[in-house]
Amino acid sequence: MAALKVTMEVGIDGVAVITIFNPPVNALAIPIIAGLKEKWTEATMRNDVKAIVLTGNGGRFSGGFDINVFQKVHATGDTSQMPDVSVNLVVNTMEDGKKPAVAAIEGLALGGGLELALGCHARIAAPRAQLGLPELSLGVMPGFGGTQRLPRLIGLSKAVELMMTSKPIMSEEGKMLGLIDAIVPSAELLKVSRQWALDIAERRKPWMRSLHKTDKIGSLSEAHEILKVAREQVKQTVKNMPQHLACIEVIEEGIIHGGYNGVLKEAKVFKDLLMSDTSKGLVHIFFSQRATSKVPNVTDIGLKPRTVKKVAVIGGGLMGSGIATALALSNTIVILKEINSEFLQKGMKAIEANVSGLVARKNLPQDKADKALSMVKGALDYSDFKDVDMVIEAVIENVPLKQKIFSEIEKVCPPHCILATNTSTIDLNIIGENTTSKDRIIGAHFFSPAHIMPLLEIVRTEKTSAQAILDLMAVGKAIKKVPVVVGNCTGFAVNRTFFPYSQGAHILVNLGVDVFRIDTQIASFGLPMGPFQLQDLTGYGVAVAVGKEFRSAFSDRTFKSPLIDLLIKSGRNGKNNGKGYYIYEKGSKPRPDFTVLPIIEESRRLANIMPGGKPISITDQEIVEMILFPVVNEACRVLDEGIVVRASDLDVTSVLGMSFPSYRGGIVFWADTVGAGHIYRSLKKWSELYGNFFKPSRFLEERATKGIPLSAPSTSSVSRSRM
Ligand SMILES: C[C@H](O)CC(=O)SCCNC(=O)CCNC(=O)[C@H](O)C(C)(C)COP(=O)(O)OP(=O)(O)OC[C@H]1O[C@@H](n2cnc3c(N)ncnc32)[C@H](O)[C@@H]1OP(=O)(O)O
Repeated sequence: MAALKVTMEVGIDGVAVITIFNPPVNALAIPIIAGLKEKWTEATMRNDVKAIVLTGNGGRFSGGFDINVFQKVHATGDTSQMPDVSVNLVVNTMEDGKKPAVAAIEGLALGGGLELALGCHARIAAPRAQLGLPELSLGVMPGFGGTQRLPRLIGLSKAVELMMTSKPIMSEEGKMLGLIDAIVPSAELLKVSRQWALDIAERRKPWMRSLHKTDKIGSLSEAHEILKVAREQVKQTVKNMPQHLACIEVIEEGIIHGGYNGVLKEAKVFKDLLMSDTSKGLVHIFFSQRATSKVPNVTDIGLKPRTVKKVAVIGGGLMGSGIATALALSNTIVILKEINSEFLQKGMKAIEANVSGLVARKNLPQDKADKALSMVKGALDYSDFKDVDMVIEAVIENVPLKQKIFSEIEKVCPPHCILATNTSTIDLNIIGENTTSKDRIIGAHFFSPAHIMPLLEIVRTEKTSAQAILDLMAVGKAIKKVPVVVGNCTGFAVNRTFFPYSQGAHILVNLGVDVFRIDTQIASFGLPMGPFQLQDLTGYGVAVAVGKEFRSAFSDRTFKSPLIDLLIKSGRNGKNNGKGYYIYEKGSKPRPDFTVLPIIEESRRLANIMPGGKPISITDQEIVEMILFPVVNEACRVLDEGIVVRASDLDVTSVLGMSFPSYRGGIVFWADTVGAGHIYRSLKKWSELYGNFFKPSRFLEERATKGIPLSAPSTSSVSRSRM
């Protein structure tokens, strides 16, 4: 806390340099805002100050308003904790103040940080500084005047794009757009900014107030057209979230009634958005994601991650080639091993296709793509394994095959080498049964497509060493994944929690509910697609293999739907062969294939679970609940068994691994908003009607009866922890 301060130094040149100190990102905490106001007022009044430079300590200008305050507002419901920054500080004190001010930006200026810079009269940046207004990703919108000043500086169209996507740009692009006045090397940043501020004071450079600018906005009719297109895009791409349309409306207010009125409306709408469930969910996910990097007895015992330079990936199929791509993109030397040259060639081609896909979508420059491909070498034996730092096995889910591979690699790899498996379900103790290196065995569970999906589920056994876990966490971060450390069990944290998802959907279908209605309801809840479309996408083979694992591990609560076998028998295999629940045609959205209905009828006949042989009658909300409450129930068991460090880890994994809507805060956070009591009572009722699959877990029952949130830490899970 001692480090949190705002300082002011006045040089003999008459420039006051005001510096924000709040490591690590100079977040604008309440005392920082108060400090800025105080120092600015002092600089304005002092006769020896001609101009002001605003900067951030430690190479970062500012990461924006302190998001911890949002959490306090969410917890208390009291929005008066939000200070009046946009009018009191940015308009009255800074922009309309008597002394010109220049922002000297290094590292990053995001959210409220960039908005302070927009309130200055010029902006000088170091190379490759990140500039952005990511507030929509927290369920709010820019609240220190950004909705008004950014369009006036860079034009409406680009400003809307930056706000709607929450994506930052580099200072070089900012310079081209007119957001940045000059780019200078870091070492010269303060010197140039001081001189620039003096030049404004002495009228050698324009004293520009961005809120008063109009030249970049264009005519009213052009502005209306741009905002109309933006609204249409939002309606098509953004589901169930209010902040995008609200932000466009606030921008429009400023276009029609002037920037100052826009600022006033922004302040009001900002507070409304801050109180929305969307903001609560997204802010929760922001902090939960950061919490995953703190793992007790791993990250807090003074260990340092070792360098992992060379990694061998065994298996060049969909997962192996994706993992190899992710590693190569981050400059790791990769050995891709296959059993014959045909498979190896396929794997290498898949890596090439992954990389060129990124280039085609403009996510990767060609020179980086070439560099990545040069990092990968194919192999048909273990001769290149003698100096690898890590092996990631990614072959099919076959226990004897995996066991054989692990006993082989234990012999050929150096003693420090980490032995990882990408299995999505199989218990690690079974895979490593025939080895003596149990401390080096770890799960590196990637999600498909592995070079794109952000989650890395790291699975530890009781024997895995803290060093191996830390090393894999560091590799995960280096390849831009979010690593979450979990305990060992069938399906681990993510697939285990979500196995009831497709099971619940199959029970509903066999109870007589329409497949397409189920998919529609789940998609309108906020998942990217429903369970049947997802099954089409992953292929029915996966459903069969995974179903077998879960049935043997959790026989008391699994349902074997006859439907998948019937579909396979009738020659369907989902999107793979173009025949599934949906019809897939290039260039158009999947369309329901009604010829699947007789097969579903046959499944219902065989399953014979409809009460009285008649389809059940059910509301749309009950469809969502009968699919998601069993998922919550399994999450409760995962919590009870201590498979995750904290409940919010399941929120992060559900969002990043299963695409559960982030604005609902993740599976456990969402369950707490629904209430453990309602979930428990519903499951109890359905278990009496439809069987054990719905039976509430001990943990859920206890929480519901005692009125304790599911996310509250549990004393019993500490004692049972597998972490
Ligand atoms: C009114 C205004 O318009 C409203 C706003 O300004 S809302 C805030 C807008 N700003 C943002 O959304 C930026 C959020 N932050 C980030 O994206 C990233 O943290 C970053 C790009 C700044 C830095 O990333 P990186 O270097 O990977 O560090 P990261 O681990 O994320 O953050 C470091 C620490 O700073 C904290 N932090 C980052 N930004 C913060 C913020 N704006 N407020 C409070 N804490 C913040 C993180 O919680 C983390 O804390 P921890 O070490 O205790 O877990």
